[in-house]
Amino acid sequence: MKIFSKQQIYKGDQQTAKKQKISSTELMERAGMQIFNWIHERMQGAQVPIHVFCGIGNNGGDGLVVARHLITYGYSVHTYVVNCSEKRTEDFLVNYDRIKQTTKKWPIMLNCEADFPTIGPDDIIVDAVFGIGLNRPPNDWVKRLFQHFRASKAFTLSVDLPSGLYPDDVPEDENGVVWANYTLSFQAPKLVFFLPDTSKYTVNWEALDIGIDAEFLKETETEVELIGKNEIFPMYKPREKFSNKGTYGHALIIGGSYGKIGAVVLSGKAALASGSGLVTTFIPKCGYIPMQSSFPEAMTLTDHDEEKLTDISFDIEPTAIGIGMGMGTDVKTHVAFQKFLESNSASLVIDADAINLLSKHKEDLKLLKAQTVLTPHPKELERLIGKWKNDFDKLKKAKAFSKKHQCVLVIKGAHTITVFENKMYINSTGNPGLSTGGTGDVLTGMITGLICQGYEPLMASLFGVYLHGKSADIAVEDYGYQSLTASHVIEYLGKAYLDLFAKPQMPHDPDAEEHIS
Ligand SMILES: NC(=O)C1=CN([C@@H]2O[C@H](COP(=O)(O)OP(=O)(O)OC[C@H]3O[C@@H](n4cnc5c(N)ncnc54)[C@H](O)[C@@H]3O)[C@@H](O)[C@H]2O)[C@@H](O)CC1
Ligand SMILES: Nc1ncnc2c1ncn2[C@@H]1O[C@H](COP(=O)(O)OP(=O)(O)O)[C@@H](O)[C@H]1O
Ligand SMILES: [K+]
Repeated sequence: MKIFSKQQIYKGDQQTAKKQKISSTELMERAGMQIFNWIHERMQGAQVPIHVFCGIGNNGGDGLVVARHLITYGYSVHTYVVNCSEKRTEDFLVNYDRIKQTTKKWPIMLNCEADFPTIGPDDIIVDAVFGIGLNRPPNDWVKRLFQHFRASKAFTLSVDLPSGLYPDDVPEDENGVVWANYTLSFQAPKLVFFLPDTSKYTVNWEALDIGIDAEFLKETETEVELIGKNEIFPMYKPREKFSNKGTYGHALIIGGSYGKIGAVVLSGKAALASGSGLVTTFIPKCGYIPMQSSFPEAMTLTDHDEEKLTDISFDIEPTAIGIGMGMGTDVKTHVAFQKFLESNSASLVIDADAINLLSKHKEDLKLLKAQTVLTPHPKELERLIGKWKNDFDKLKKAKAFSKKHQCVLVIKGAHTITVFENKMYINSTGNPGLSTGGTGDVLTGMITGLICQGYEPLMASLFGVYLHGKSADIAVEDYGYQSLTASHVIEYLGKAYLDLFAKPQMPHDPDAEEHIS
C-alpha cells in the first residue's frame, strides 16, 4: 500500500476533482460522509454527546460535514470552530453556511481558554482542527485545548491525522498534539503512524476510501510503502515438484563465541525453516557439540579457536551467508571478518556484532558487495550512521547510507523499516512479544534462507521481515506476549507461510480492518 507525501495528497485531490468532474466541495462531502458512516455504523443513533471541533481549513471543513450529517441523523452534537486564524478556506466557508442552514444550533466560536466546553469522560471528541496543512505549531491556547481533550479522557477520533501532527515532521511539543484513540485517514495511512517518535499520537488507525482517482493511485511512485499480505503474496515462490535440496540453496550461518552459540543455532534453524535446502553453521570449536546435538539437520564447521572466530575459511560454496550473531568484536575476529569480506562472493546478510565491527572500522564498508543486507536494531544503526535528531532525520541518513554503500538496510523495530536507496518499506506485522533475546537472530537466518531460494536481497528482506512478524502474530495467540520466545517464531513459521493462502484481502487494506500503531 502506497503512503503518499503531503504534496502528492494535494495533487491526488486535484486530479480526482478534474478527472471525475467534481468540485473540491464535493470531494470534501465524500470524505466527511465516509467519516460520518464510520461513526453511524458503530453508534446506531446512541445519544452520547459528540463534540466536533473544527479548524478553519479543509480539515475543519470535513468536520463541519461530519457534524451536519450527525445532526441530520438526530445525534447529540456540539459543533465548535477553533478560531485560530482569520484565513478560512473556501470549502470550509461553504460548509459553514450549510450547517447553519441545517440547524439553529450554530457552531460555537472558540477564541480562548475561557471558551472551552466541559467534556465528559464518556463523551466523544471528533478532532478536525488541523490536517495535513499544519505548517507551524498551534497557538498556546489551541495547545491547551488539545490538553483539555486529553484530560477529559473522552474517546477521541481524529480526522485524517491527529491535529498538531505534521505529515512529514516530528512536533517539538507533545502537548501541542491531539492524542487520538482512533484516526480515520483519507485513502491511505500517513508515515507518522509508524514512526517511534509519532506513532503514540494514535492508538489505532484506519484508511477510508474516498474514491481518489484510480490512475493517480496506480501511477504515482511513492517513496514509502506499507507492506502487508497484498504486497508479499505476489513475491512468493512456490516449491517445485521435481526439486531437491540443491534447488533451494545452501545457507551458511557464521557467528557465535563462548556463551553465545545459541544465537547461531536460532539463526540456522530459521534459515532451514524458511525453506533453505541446506544449512551449514560456522562457529568456534566450543560450540561443536551443542550445535550438533541441538540442530541435527545442520552441518557444522568450526574455527580452530576454541572460544571465538579467528579464521573464517571453508571449502563449501554457499548461496547466501548470514554473519554476526553472537560473534563478539575481538580484534582477531575483526581481522577474520575483514579477510572474509575481501574474498566473499556469496550474497550476504550482516547482523549484530558484524554490524558493530563495520561501525568501528568504517573503511571495511567499501568491501561490501552491492545489495548486501544489514539488519541493525536502533543502537546498532546509531553506531553505523551516527546520531539523529528525530525519525525523519534518521530515515534521511539511512537513505544516504544505503545509496552510498548500495546496501539494503533493515531497521528493526515495532514497525521495521527496510530502506533501499530512496525507497522505504514499512512492515505491518509483529508485536511486542518479539521484544525478547534472539528474535533478531531468527530474522537474519530467515532472510539468508530466503536469498538461498532465489529471492533478490531486497525481496528476501521484505518477505523475511513480514513472515517473522506474522509468525509472532500467530504464535502470540498461543503463548501471549510475555512467553513468546525466539524459538516459537521459528516453530510457527510454517503457519505464517500457510497464512499467505488464507482468505483473500481487499486491495486497499494490507492486513486487517483496524490497525494498532
Ligand atoms: N484527499 C484528501 O486527503 C482530502 C483532504 N481533505 C482535508 O483537507 C485537509 C487539508 O486541508 P488544508 O490544506 O486546508 O489544511 P488543514 O485543514 O490541515 O489546516 C491548516 C489550515 O490552517 C492554517 N494553519 C496551518 N498551521 C496553522 C497553525 N498552527 N495555526 C493556525 N492556522 C494554521 C493553514 O494555512 C491551513 O489553511 C486534509 O487533512 C483533509 O482533512 C478533504 O477535505 C478532502 C479530501
Ligand atoms: N514491540 C515490537 N513490536 C514488533 N516487533 C518487535 C518489537 N520489538 C522487537 N521487535 C522485533 O524483534 C526483533 C528484535 O531484534 P534484535 O533487537 O536484534 O534482537 P536480538 O539481538 O536479541 O536477536 C526485530 O526483528 C524487531 O523488529
Ligand atoms: K485532525
